Amino acid sequence: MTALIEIEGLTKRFGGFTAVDGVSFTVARGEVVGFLGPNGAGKSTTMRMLAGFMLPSAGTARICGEDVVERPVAAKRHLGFLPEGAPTYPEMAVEDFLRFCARIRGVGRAEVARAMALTQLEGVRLQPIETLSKGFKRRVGLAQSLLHDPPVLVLDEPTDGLDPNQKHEVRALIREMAPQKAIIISTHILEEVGALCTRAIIIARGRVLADATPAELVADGRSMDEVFRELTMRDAA
Ligand SMILES: Nc1ncnc2c1ncn2[C@@H]1O[C@H](COP(=O)(O)OP(=O)(O)OP(=O)(O)O)[C@@H](O)[C@H]1O
Repeated sequence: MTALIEIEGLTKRFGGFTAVDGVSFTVARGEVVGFLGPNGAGKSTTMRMLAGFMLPSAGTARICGEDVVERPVAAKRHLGFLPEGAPTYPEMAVEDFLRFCARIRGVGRAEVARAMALTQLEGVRLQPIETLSKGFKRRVGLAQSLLHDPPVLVLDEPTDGLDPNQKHEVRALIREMAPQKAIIISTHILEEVGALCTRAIIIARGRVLADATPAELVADGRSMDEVFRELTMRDAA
């Protein structure tokens, strides 16, 4: 199986503080990797480096074989990234914003319509982003990440702020896309891992503490919640 995401020794230091400390893993097509960890564990920082939004202090990351630092444009062509928070340009209407992103991506109106349909945004397409609820804003970000139908998706808390129905829809969408793509999602919702992910990576203090299938993590009869607490609290002690 060829890995579409390859991370080796990825490290980020902010002054004397090491936020991400030698993280290594690969993700193949068909995998949905849940990236878990307590607040401040280094999930967003890892994802931002992988997406080429932040330079690593050490280590490498490749998307479809393209190094994100040495060949950023080529790497980004294969990547859809949903950052934390709401999309930029809050005063733009949903469809205008997506058309603007589509032009940058070199794709057309058909792709905008497809992304809006996938994320069920047609009903709010003329509404300024700043007037949308948190869940809808999240879906605009998700639509933006899907415009060019990339083989790699890096989604930072894709279901954050969504109501239970919307969470269900977004999980179904991720599941549907999964066979064709390599996907990483960060989440604080541990049930999401069992429901959606083929693998879970647990990190704390910037280090990988576990990398296994959800079934392997709970093989001894403990719940995902117990496994998470045991690993991350032992690390904090
Ligand atoms: N630009 C920055 N400058 C200094 N410190 C930073 C910067 N960005 C992140 N950090 C620190 O790095 C650590 C990891 O942050 P990060 O946002 O990656 O964690 P996270 O696992 O995504 O947390 P959360 O679950 O709260 O989103 C935190 O201690 C954070 O304060």
